[in-house]
Amino acid sequence: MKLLEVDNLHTQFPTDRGTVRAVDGVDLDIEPGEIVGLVGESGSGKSVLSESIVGILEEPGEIVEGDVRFRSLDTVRTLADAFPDHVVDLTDHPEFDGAAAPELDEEVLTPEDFVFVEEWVGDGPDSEIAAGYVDLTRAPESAMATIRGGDVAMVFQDPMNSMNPTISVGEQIAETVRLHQDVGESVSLPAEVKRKILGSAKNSAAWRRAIEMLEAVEIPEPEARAADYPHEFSGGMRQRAMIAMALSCEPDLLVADEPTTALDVTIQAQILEELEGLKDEFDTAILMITHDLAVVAETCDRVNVMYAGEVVERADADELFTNPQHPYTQGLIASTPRLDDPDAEVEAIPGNVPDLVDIPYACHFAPRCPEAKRECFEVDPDFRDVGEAGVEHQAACLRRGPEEERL
Ligand SMILES: Nc1ncnc2c1ncn2[C@@H]1O[C@H](COP(=O)(O)OP(=O)(O)OP(=O)(O)O)[C@@H](O)[C@H]1O
Ligand code: NI
Repeated sequence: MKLLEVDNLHTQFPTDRGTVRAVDGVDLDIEPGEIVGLVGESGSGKSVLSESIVGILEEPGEIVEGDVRFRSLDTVRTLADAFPDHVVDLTDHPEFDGAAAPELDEEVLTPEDFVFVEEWVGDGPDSEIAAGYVDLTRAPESAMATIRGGDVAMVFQDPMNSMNPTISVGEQIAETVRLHQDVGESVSLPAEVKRKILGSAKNSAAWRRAIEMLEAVEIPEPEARAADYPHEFSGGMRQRAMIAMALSCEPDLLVADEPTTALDVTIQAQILEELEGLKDEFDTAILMITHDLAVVAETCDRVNVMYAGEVVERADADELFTNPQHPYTQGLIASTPRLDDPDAEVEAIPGNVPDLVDIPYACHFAPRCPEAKRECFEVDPDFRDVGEAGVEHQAACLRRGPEEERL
């Protein structure tokens, strides 16, 4: 069962210049506990895709089509309790085919519905949801706020922007824990009351959890450092603290957008290693967004290559690097300096990522592609199997795939 299914997602920004199609029909899956890479040049739409998933799109960005199904049972149960009027019981609708909920009858599905139940356990008043999903594209901000920092957490390039400079690092982590988890203290009280009572009580369970988490990301002397403010941490330590905060609620999914880009190579490697360790410990799936192929090669189980608003290739990481198929992926790999062979020739992909307003040709990469033919500008490339038999590997290129289909 997938943890996250991004299905035909379209995100656009209406601007004076026209509509920016930053995410233009993306499909992407993540299984529980796996690290999935999203890689591509600057401006290809990686951040907009991740912001669409977690519901933090900047104005005037808008998801105009598609679904994002999040199958965290915990989230489904919590939100079904909190928003009983927005639940659709799909088990009442045998016509439901397991994927396309919006194709349901409008009498069944209102625009406000966003929790979908697919299976129950038990009968009558004792029944409980056994399977289902929350559609993150349909969930209101009040629900997204519950999900973010709880079952879905985020880490960004610059933690300074997402940490409060006036609150100690430990207190910020404790705060996250209190907001999203019952830590056994006055559990029945509303969050703001709880916070007042607990304040920065240094012996509270949330505070102890914060210290544990700082220890988990290998901050030395975590007990002392927890009282420090973000500016008292080095860049690498801040990023670790950010990861500690993100993982403090043991999320099912961590969205990490260029989590190590601002750091020097040694620290970068340490933090990536730590993320992998924490992933195993908490069984958290990670969407790893980066323009750095070395990061992907180092950490990811599977990879999606994104170009100009579209995913153009996906495969297991090993397969992608040993047998890249899409001319864009091949160009990307050829343009990356090799750590194991620094003298090897590096060749930049000619040209630039196009402006994502009204791209007038079918394959977005065609104008930069050494193999493009006239048809590439005219015919939308479909996803084709491009690996050996039995290997999961697809690319969207007319000039690839089974011989009889290849241009
Ligand atoms: N607020 C906005 N208004 C208009 N266009 C935007 C806005 N935010 C992003 N875009 C456009 O969306 C496209 C994708 O940007 P995005 O930041 O997702 O790229 P990226 O792949 O994350 O690049 P980088 O590697 O530099 O982070 C770009 O063309 C960008 O100009
Ligand atoms: Ni980005």
